[in-house]
Amino acid sequence: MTYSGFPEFNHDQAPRIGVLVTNLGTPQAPEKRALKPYLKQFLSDPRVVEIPRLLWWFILNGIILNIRPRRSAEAYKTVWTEQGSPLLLHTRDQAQALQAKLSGELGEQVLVDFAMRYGQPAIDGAIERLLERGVRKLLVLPLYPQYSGPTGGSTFDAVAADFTRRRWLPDFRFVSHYCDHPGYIAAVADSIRRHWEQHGRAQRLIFSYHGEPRRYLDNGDPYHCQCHKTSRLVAADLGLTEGEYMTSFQSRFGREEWLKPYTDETLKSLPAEGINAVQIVCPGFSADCLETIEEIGEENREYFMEAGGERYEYIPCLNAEQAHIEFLATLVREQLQGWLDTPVTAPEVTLEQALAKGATR
Ligand SMILES: C=CC1=C(C)c2cc3[nH]c(cc4nc(cc5[nH]c(cc1n2)c(C)c5CCC(=O)O)C(CCC(=O)O)=C4C)c(C)c3C=C
Ligand SMILES: [Fe+2]
Ligand SMILES: [Fe+2]
Repeated sequence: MTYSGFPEFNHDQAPRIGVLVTNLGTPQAPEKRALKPYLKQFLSDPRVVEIPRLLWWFILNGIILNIRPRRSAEAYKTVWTEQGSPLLLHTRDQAQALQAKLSGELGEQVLVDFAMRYGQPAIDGAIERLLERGVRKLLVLPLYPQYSGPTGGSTFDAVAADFTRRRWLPDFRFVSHYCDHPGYIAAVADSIRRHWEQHGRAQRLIFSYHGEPRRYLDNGDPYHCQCHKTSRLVAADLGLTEGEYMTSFQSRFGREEWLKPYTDETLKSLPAEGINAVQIVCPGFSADCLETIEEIGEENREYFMEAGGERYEYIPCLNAEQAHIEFLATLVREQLQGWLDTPVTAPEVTLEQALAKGATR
């Protein structure tokens, strides 16, 4: 086994702190041929689909990868922009804005890069770039406000797998969640308030989160509780009472029971209960993507209107808006405590000086 390293390492290089922002990932193009490898990588992850491997291999390769890529490609086509996938573009913009904000506050010592858990740019490449630029302390910040095994757990696995092949590991920190961070709650609540200022209020505010199999919750995954916590705190910030908001779960996949209530079924049933004006917000997504733009913005709107709904408004994700970046910078500064306190300077002794003093390489 040969571990990878940087033999030409320069002792004069200033040690830096790296912040690796990540999100889920996206195909290279909204085409069937790009969806197949993307979905294969994503759905082969045992953190995402917890089914005995051999059985799942047959279902995935025999059925799902023959049907889903075409269907998903059609959905991706409706959200794709000239520059590419919305999730990728927002994540890039978030990382760039975060770098600008942190450089303004802390100078050159903090380097921000971004990566996707599945597809490109990949996590191993981003870690390589950061280490090459002198990062000796690494903070990984997956942009999932709530922790779940399929998202945060899987991101940790990818980082850890990358580390197993490296010679020199950095100090390492990992943000598992920020579902109840006052800065995050305030940023989401403010975005809803701004929407209300422009459009007025509806009868009900719906918090819709990506779902996962109910079994994961039963086996101890905190995701469901963390989603409810975010809803509760945002609702409290907005002064909403219990009947004025609700939490539901979207993006069901497969036949198994997922977290309930399901967003689509909820929207289909609300008009019959006399609720025909709703606003939907998705604080489990830090950036707009297929699941928000197409599924919430389009598909679920149709369900609601066809069921007799009259007013349906989707409140966008925080994306790279200023309040979000300010919150992320606060979160990073908090996470870097102890690391930032130490003045980050170049080592006092250069390799040449050390060798002159009799050290061996
Ligand atoms: C099959 C199981 C899946 C689990 C469990 C799951 C959890 C989960 N996902 C997100 C965030 C996103 N998911 C996105 C797309 C997406 N998710 C699944 C499946 C599961 N997700 C699939 C198959 C897809 C691909 C699209 C499709 O074919 O329907 C995205 C959007 C990506 C984009 O490019 O826009 C996000 C974001 C969370 C937070 C989560 C937590 C439990
Ligand atoms: Fe998903
Ligand atoms: Fe719960």
